[in-house]
Amino acid sequence: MGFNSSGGAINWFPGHMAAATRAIRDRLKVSDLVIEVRDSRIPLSSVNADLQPHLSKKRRVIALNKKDLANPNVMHKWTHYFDSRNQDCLPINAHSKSSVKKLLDLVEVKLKEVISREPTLLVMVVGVPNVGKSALINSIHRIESSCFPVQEKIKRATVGPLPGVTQDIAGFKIAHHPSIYVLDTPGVLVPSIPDIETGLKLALAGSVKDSVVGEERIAQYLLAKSNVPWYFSLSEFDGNVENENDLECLIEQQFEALQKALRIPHKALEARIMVSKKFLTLFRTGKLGPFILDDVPEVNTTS
Ligand SMILES: Nc1nc2c(ncn2[C@@H]2O[C@H](COP(=O)(O)OP(=O)(O)OP(=O)(O)O)[C@@H](O)[C@H]2O)c(=O)[nH]1
Repeated sequence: MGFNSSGGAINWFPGHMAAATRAIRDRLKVSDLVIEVRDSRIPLSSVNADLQPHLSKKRRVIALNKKDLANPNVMHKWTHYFDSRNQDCLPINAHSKSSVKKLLDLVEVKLKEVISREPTLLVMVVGVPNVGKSALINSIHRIESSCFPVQEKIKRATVGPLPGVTQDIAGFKIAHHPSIYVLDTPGVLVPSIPDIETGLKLALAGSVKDSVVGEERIAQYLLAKSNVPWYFSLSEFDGNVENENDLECLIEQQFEALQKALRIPHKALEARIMVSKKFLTLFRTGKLGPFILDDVPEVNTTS
């Protein structure tokens, strides 16, 4: 990418995440299976690298959530990539019953050997903030409670559009005989995000709080990352998009075009922030089309 991604390291690791990371590591030891939820738009950038050594030792299913926002033509390359690494992975939409059912079928297959001998099973759902863990748990709960009515009062996981909604580990009983508990966990990032671009992707997908990075910086990244600008035709631009200064100039022109398209008055105080916020909302709700921001690593077919 020719975009100058300077502007300082991006890190968001509040106290509750440090405590939650320790608690997640402890509970992982006693869990029978882990559903690692990632964002389909950033299948690698939404990995918590510090948890990987613990997750790779467990029965694990990788749920690539928000597939409705990801480019389906690229998605199949990602499933091929995970297959090639012998990792069970399924693109899902946590709000879709049929999609979550497929995930549950896969979980059942993976639990087959323990399901008949253990009276109680523990499934943990982990992932970085805002990937849809709570939404997934609520869908699992709805599906399972219709098959195995649970007597206790149903409690719901709290779902919200901002990251960091879940701050405590909470258990939800989803089945009897054997008793299956699903644990919702707070979204946790690593204390130090390895590089700026990963931080910007996490921010764009909503896993890092906007205020940590600044909406304008995230919007600039989105404009730079998209090869085909939406509002400003490349044919009207006589610079070289590979050149950092030219690209910044193009981004500037696109901001102005966006401001016009979004009908934000030129003189409005903080017009840039308003343009950025609206632009990010359009992206995050899929109105700019489906995206996958991570590149699929080369699959080495000879090894
Ligand atoms: N488009 C789309 N949105 C989803 C999907 N799953 C969850 N969401 C939305 O993503 C946002 C975050 O969902 P949550 O379930 O609160 O995410 P979380 O991982 O529990 O978040 P933390 O509490 O920050 O860890 C909410 O606005 C959900 O409605 C999905 O498959 N597709």
